[in-house]
Amino acid sequence: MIETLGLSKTFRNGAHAVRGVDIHVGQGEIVGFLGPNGAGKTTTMRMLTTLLRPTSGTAVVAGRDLLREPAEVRRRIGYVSQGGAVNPFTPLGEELELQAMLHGLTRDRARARVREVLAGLDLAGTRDAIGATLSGGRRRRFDIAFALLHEPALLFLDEPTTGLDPQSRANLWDHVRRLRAEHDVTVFLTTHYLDEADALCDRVLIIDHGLIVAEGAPAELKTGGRTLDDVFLDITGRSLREEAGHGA
Ligand SMILES: Nc1ncnc2c1ncn2[C@@H]1O[C@H](COP(=O)(O)OP(=O)(O)OP(=O)(O)O)[C@@H](O)[C@H]1O
Repeated sequence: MIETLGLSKTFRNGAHAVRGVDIHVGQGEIVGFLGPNGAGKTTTMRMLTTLLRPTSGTAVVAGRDLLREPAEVRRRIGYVSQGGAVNPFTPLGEELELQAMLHGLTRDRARARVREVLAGLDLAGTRDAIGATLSGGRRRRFDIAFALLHEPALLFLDEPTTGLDPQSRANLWDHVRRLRAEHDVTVFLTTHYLDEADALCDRVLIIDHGLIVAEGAPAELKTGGRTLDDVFLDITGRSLREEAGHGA
């Protein structure tokens, strides 16, 4: 689902945000992308979602060449940014239908697709809700609903549970697992929470200073009775949680 070779990004100010990363994500995997602030996670994700042009390297995303066929890549992926897609004051069902029509669906088909997506995320009956009145967890699920309208094979989630309470986080993990189990959606997510990576991800990639410094299943990385926190500290010399500044 994702194959990159030497993907890198140097910004105009000379910042080497990503220094040549090789990423392999297989179909149906849930892969966590971890790293301290400024490590290069968002830059990598923006490149993989066609929002930022790499300086060098190659990538095939959802079966299409990232540089030569970006529109085809976009058709096959969903992206939930940190800020989310939910407008606080517009009825969300209406907004979702409009978005579905932008993806080329007729009004009837759009309505049916929105019903289907909302039901799949346990949001049935909330068509008239507005963002401002939603709890953090529901709001996040609406963000995901926007990204699923066009039935993407690959979903990118940028810090999906930041700011959620423990119960809402666990609920969101269940939904991500369900997407994979029921729709074979591949998921690539960034997180600052090592417990999230541990509980949800088949594999994690750890990036530091623009380079992948470790990867593997959480259980493979946690050798010798170490937690993922210990592993992270050993590799980078820093604590992910302290860097993130929002606890875990
Ligand atoms: N538009 C830009 N112009 C110049 N430098 C940038 C730009 N965007 C990011 N950078 C730099 O690139 C590096 C990687 O940033 P990036 O946002 O990808 O990190 P991150 O791992 O997502 O961090 P965070 O966890 O804080 O979101 C940082 O040093 C950052 O300052």
